[in-house]
Amino acid sequence: MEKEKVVVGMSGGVDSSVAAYLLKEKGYDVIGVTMQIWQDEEHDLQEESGGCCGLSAVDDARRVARALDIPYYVMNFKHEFKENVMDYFVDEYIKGRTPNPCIACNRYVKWESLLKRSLEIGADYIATGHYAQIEKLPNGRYALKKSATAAKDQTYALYNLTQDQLSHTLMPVGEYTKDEIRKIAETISLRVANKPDSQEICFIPDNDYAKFIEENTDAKIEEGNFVNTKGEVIGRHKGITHYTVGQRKGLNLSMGHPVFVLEIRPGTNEVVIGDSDEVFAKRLYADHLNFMSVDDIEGEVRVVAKIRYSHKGAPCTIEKVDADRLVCTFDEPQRAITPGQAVVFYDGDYVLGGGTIISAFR
Ligand SMILES: Nc1ncnc2c1ncn2[C@@H]1O[C@H](COP(=O)(O)OP(=O)(O)OP(=O)(O)O)[C@@H](O)[C@H]1O
Repeated sequence: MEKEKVVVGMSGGVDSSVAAYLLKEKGYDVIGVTMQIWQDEEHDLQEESGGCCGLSAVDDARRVARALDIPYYVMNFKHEFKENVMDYFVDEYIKGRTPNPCIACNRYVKWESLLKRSLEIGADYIATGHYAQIEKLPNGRYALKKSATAAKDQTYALYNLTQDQLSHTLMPVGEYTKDEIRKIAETISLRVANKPDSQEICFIPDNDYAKFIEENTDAKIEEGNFVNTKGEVIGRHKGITHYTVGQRKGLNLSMGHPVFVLEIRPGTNEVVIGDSDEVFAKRLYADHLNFMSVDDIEGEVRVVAKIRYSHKGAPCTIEKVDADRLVCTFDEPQRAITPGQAVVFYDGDYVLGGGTIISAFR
């Protein structure tokens, strides 16, 4: 019988290297691919930041592929990445929202583009080193299940994958803890065993978002007013792209007590400031919905929602308000619900679905 063929996305890191090894052990015909997704020609910042597709990534991934004796290719996805991730990132900030570029990269680059090309070259699946598990449920749907280890679970960043994408995906690392993965890497003498995890946003040097946005837009980013919830002007801001909901640092306002960004209003170029208790909200609206463990919801449904990658999740009730919009009401107010970020709903360990936060209300 012919072996099933799988393309493993190799970033040169521990997780995807071990993923390739585990799949080979399981008897798959494994092909390693590194996607080149962005490159600063002058500085090779990917190299400096340890980003996921710099020269070191390619060198490391190629070395691992050689050690595992699997074919290895580098594929260029710079165009797809610029259009779907970098441009989206800049546009969202200009609109006063805080995007999550990793989610867009997963859905549109790592999956849509890589999967398409992999199927074209005869693969049955693509695989990554993400800490998440995929299960086919009794209702016939594919759903992501949290990884075996609470310490590292990446389901939040993957909630937007489609049924078709999930049905062609393997995530062999999800059933192990990070320590177990490092141990496997050591036993098979992978030189990447002690490489740190990738951090922050890979295409932004020194985490200077505002500078990156300014350099990548024709829109004029202008100073404007900080206002309080009564609409009174309390200071000047540097341009809305410098701020995100819940931010305290860098406001340069001396109010005698800590103050936070409550809201960003691109229409009037205002940033609304308030006290710590005002940054909590109980309800949010979300659109661009993607359901996973169910094909849709009817009436009120009890779930646990995560409003950002680092949020531990909070119990709430969700209900559709129209075809592509729902309202989510938390049992307890949540801090800094931020438009543009994803909200992901969990039914136990399974991702029920998620969407993009449009607005929050106290
Ligand atoms: N440039 C790339 N080319 C191919 N696949 C990639 C690339 N970047 C990331 N991936 C895939 O996406 C997965 C998750 O990426 P992330 O940046 O979160 O990596 P990580 O947790 O540091 O994992 P790793 O140890 O494999 O680098 C990786 O395990 C890998 O399979």
